[in-house]
Amino acid sequence: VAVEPMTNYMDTTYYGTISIGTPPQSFNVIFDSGSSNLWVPSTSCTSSACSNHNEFNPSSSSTFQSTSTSLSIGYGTGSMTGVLGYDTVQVGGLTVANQVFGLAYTEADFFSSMPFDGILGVAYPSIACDSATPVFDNMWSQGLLPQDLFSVYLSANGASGSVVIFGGYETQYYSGAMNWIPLSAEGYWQITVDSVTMNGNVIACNGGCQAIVDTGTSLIAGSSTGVANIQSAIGAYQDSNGEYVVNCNSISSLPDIVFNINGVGYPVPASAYINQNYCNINFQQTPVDLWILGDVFIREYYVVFDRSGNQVGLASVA
Ligand SMILES: CCOC(=O)N[C@@H](CC(C)C)C(=O)N[C@@H](CC(C)C)C(=O)N[C@@H](CC1CCCCC1)[C@@H](O)[C@@H](O)CC(C)C
Repeated sequence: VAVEPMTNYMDTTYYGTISIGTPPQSFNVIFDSGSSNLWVPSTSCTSSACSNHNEFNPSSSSTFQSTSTSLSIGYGTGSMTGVLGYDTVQVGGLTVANQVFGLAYTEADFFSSMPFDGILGVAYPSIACDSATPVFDNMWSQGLLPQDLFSVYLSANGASGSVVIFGGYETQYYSGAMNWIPLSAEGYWQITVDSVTMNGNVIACNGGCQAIVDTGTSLIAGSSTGVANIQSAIGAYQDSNGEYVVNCNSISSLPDIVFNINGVGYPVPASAYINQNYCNINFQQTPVDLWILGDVFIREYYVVFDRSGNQVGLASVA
């Protein structure tokens, strides 16, 4: 297996180092299970978000191959445009040959303040812009992995130790059973949530809802009605600048919010769904018709993203 260590940046984003080209040029990238393209800033980029980040220089890579295919990607937060190229990519000690990736020519200003350079999407090829083959697909097709799956452990409270493990999952990261959940769609890592409950009462996702497991999203994002119900169920109120907050000393008495998935309850404690610094809530409204189980959820569970079984594995972190 290939272990890619990640830096935990303020519990809001996790990124690791990869390299592209010959000789290798290094970049910090997010391993985003909510998208499927790899891109990094390029030396041709005109945006300020590029000039304060590492930039790929194609002319200094002897293995680079250019294309005239333009690329444009929009995220919930941020966007980029550029062009596709091919080169050798090194991830977690693996060498992926002939990997297509985006060279960013413009980036949303949003990226200027981010600690990472680019994004490495690990969702399905079906949602890749320009149908560009994702890195993980090339890892598998080039025979670099023992199993057609990867796993993610995200540390809490800024601690080190976060990893993506390509080709396997390891017992050291979880305790109890690894529960398998079949995907409801293969694009995002999309699953069906049966309900969201608190004290056994359904407070959101009544009758079931669709959700994605998204390492590239900081919080848990839900439908507007669902989030509103959660806010009132936990007694959250809007503070002077519109943030939904709770009384800080209520955190210890607030009950778990439970995501019921495929017959198993996955509790998220108040210590996770409330931001301990400002006592604001770690839920936000989703911009798509999907719930998004982001890092707030993933920190509680070791996640296996299984392409061979088109399923997600969830187990309590050790
Ligand atoms: C307090 C709110 O925190 C954030 O908004 N954090 C950002 C990421 C942080 C690194 C700045 C976020 O969750 N972004 C989501 C926002 C969205 C849930 C409303 C997103 O676009 N995530 C990207 C990956 C992000 C893109 C910006 C750069 C970091 C990776 C991707 O997973 C989504 O496009 C998936 C889609 C179904 C929504």
